[in-house]
Amino acid sequence: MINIQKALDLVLSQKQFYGAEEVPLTEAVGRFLAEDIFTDRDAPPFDRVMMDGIAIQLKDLNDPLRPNYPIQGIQAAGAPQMTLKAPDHCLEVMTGAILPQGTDTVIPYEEVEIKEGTAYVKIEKAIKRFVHGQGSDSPKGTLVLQKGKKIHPGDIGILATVGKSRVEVAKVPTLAIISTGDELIEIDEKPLAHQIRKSNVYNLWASLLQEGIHAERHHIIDDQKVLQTQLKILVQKFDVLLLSGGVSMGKFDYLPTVFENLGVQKLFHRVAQRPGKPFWFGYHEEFNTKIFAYPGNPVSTYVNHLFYFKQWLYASLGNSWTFETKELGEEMPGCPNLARFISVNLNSENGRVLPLNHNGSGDLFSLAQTAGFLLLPQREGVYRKGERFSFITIR
Ligand SMILES: Nc1nc2c(c(=O)[nH]1)N[C@H]1C(S)=C(S)[C@@H](COP(=O)(O)OP(=O)(O)OC[C@H]3O[C@@H](n4cnc5c(N)ncnc54)[C@H](O)[C@@H]3O)O[C@H]1N2
Ligand code: MOO
Ligand SMILES: [Mg+2]
Repeated sequence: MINIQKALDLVLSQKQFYGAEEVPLTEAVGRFLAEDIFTDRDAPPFDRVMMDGIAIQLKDLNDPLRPNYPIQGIQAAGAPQMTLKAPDHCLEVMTGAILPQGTDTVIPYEEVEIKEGTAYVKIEKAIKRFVHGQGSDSPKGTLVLQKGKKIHPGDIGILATVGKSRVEVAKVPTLAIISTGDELIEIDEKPLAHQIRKSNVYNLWASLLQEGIHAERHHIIDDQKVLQTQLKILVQKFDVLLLSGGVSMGKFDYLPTVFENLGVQKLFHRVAQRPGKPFWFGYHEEFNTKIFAYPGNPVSTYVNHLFYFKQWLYASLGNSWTFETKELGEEMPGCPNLARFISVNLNSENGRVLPLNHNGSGDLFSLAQTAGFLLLPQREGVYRKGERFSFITIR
């Protein structure tokens, strides 16, 4: 049995670039950039008025203001730049307008009173210029979004402002999620006493959807022949297969044998970790298919998916999935044989985490109570109170 680091290294050794494609900006959120994005103009592109008010010429901010300024006209946002003709006059200006030629300072409406075409100033000195200088955010040609970045809603605004109506993003692999097990029925069926509704496939499907991947769902019964026939087709058809169940020691846990018969290269089976120990991982060389076969218990499936698959996916798409760390809220005895993913709750007062009481990896409902999993490495000594460990959030 290998340890968790070795298992992760083997999974990451199979990272794969699936090429790039262009998508409309409106479909780019959640995808991974496959190009660097630069500003195509200065940002802001002109000296931008920051307050509604009047624009005047005031060479030195310390100089006293005039008591009043006759109004020459109005500079609206979206109108070409005007020019102040006389230096002791002013132009009314609107937020977002280009600053008129010959002016350098804006006095907000709150500080003036306008009567019969003249602005009477209520203050003696200007507060500040209230001008957002051309190029002061980023000059033209600045790298603003880097290749590999996962596109967030804020990035969509950036892409829009630099004129990217179409964006190069990394192609995602084609993916099938396959549940195995004769006890599993569809969610809209009425379970008999010995049956349960399948949940893992939906859990995984939803997790992939959050990464912009629309996976197909399949189910195969616990029959070696049927498994072999159907998996043979799926191995050829998809880039990645995610399976749950059928990888432990049971009489009907056929997957390891079936994979072997199908010529799938095993990289490991069983990792020194709890939960999720019987995890099986490999690839089919000819069809270039990666196979993640998760142990069937719901928490085991999910933990392995979040830890291994997600890191593999992000690496494949030119990014890297990193974990935040959290402080453990109480001392715990060490575990010399296994690394552990413990379900934890967050103490909102001190930001530390405490183990959640639950009934092990089959306790699906514990996922509703937990904030995430804390990764406690294999170790002889204790895990100290206040010590930091990787934390996998599920919120
Ligand atoms: N003798 C041993 N028995 C078991 C071992 C072991 O080392 N020696 N490992 C245990 C561990 S740990 C786990 S985890 C499970 C893994 O089992 P399998 O991957 O073979 O999965 P199944 O036997 O098919 O099912 C286990 C459990 O999970 C439920 N399940 C499966 N798929 C789904 C699904 N899509 N949705 C919801 N629930 C699912 C299934 O009904 C079973 O209850 O083996 C232990 N045994
Ligand atoms: O490792 Mo199993 O995944 O403990 O339930
Ligand atoms: Mg089993």
